[in-house]
Amino acid sequence: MSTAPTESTPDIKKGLAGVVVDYTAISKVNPESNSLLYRGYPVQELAASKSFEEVAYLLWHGELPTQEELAAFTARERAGRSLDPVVKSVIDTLPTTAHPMDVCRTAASVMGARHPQAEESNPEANLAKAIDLWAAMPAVVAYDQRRRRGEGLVDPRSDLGYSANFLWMTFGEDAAQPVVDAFNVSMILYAEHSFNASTFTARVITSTLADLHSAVTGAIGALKGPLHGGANEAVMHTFEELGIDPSESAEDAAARAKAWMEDALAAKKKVMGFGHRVYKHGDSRVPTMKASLDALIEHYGRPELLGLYNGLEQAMDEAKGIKPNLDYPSGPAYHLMGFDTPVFTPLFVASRIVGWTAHVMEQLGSNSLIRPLSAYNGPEERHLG
Ligand SMILES: CC(=O)SCCNC(=O)CCNC(=O)[C@H](O)C(C)(C)COP(=O)(O)OP(=O)(O)OC[C@H]1O[C@@H](n2cnc3c(N)ncnc32)[C@H](O)[C@@H]1OP(=O)(O)O
Ligand SMILES: O=C([O-])CC(=O)C(=O)O
Repeated sequence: MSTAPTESTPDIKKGLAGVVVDYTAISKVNPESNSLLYRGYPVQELAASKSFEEVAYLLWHGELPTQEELAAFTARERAGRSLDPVVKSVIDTLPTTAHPMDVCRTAASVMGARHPQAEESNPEANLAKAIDLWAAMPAVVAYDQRRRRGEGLVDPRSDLGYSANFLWMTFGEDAAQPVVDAFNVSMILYAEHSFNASTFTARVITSTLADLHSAVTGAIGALKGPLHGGANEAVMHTFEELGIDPSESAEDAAARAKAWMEDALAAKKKVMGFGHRVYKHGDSRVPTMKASLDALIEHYGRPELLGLYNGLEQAMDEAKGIKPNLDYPSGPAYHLMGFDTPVFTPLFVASRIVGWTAHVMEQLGSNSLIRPLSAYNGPEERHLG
C-alpha cells in the first residue's frame, strides 16, 4: 500500500526520473515506439537524406530550409569557421594534459566574453550567437587534437560542407565519402535529445536570464561526465582495455569481448555505452549509427572491431537485457575515422550546441526560474554557545 507524501515523507524523485518539467516543441523522445522526432521529423529520415546544416536549421527555425534559405545559412556558417586568434592563443596556454572537454568549455567561455552581442538576449542576437558558436567549434576541436600531436592549425575550406570541412581541419586531408557520410550522420543523431542532463543544465542557467554562452559553457561541463556524453570516450577505453588487434578474426574478438563483459558484470561494473534513463528497450538512434559504423568497418576493412562490438553487446544483453545507447556505436566509429579517444566527447559538443541553443531560445520564450525544492535532513535546529 503506498502512502501519500507528507512533509516528513516527501515524494522525492531522485534524479528527477520520470518527472515532466516543461513542454518542448524541439524534439520528442518516445521510448514506447522507440522513436525520436526533431520538430516532427523522424531522425532516421533526416539522417538518411539531409546534411547536418539542414538539420541545424530545422532545429533552430522549426522548419527545413528552402534552397535559398539553405544557401544563405551555409554561407553564414562557412564565414564563421576560422579560429579566432585570441581563442587560439588561450588554447595554446592550456596544457596538453588538460582534457579536450576542458579546452572546449574554456573556448566557449572565451567566445562568449568576446562576442560583440555578449549582453544582448533578444531572439535575433541569440540565434546569431548560436550560429557563431556552432560554426567555430569544429576549429577548436580540430586544432586541439592537432596541437596534441604537435601539428599546426589547418585553415577551413569554404568549398566543403560542415562535415567534410571538420574532417579536413582535423586531419589536413580530404576525407573519403563514406567517412564524411558517417560523420554527418553522427552529427545529426547527436544534435538534440529533449531534456537530457546537459540540455537541462543549459535551461537552468538560461532560466536565471544569464547569457547563451554561459548556458553552453555549463552544458559542456554537464556533458563531460561518463554517465552522459563522456560515455563515447569511455566506450573506446573499454575497447582499448580489451586490446585491438586488426589481424584478429571477428569470431576470436567476439569471444574475448564476451568473456570480458561477463567478468565485468560479475564484478558489478557499470559498462559505459549501455543503458539509458528514458529508453529501456534500446536507443532509437543506435540502428542508424550502427549502420554507419558497419559502413566504416567495411571501408577500413576492420572486421575485428565488429567482433568486439558484437561480443560486448551480446554478453550484456544475455546477462542483463541492457541495450547499447548512441555512444556505443559512435565511439568505435570516431576511432576508425582517426579521432583521438579524448576528443570524442568534444565531437558530441560540436553537434549538441545546436540542441542546447534551441532550448536556450525556447526557455527564454516562456521563462520561469527553475528552482525545485529540497527536503532537509540535516541536524535539528541548534544554537551557538
Ligand atoms: C548520449 C547519452 O548520454 S546516453 C547515456 C550514456 N551513459 C552511459 O552509457 C553510462 C552507462 N549507463 C548508465 O550509467 C545508466 O544506464 C544511465 C545513467 C545512462 C541511466 O541510468 P538510470 O536510468 O538511472 O538507471 P540505473 O543506473 O539506475 O540502472 C538500472 C539498473 O541497470 C543497471 N545498469 C544500467 N546501466 C548499466 C550499465 N551500463 N552497465 C551495467 N549495469 C547497468 C544498474 O546497475 C541498475 O541495476 P540495479 O537495479 O541492479 O541496481
Ligand atoms: O537523453 C539522455 O538522457 C541522454 C542522451 O541520450 C542524449 O543526451 O543524447
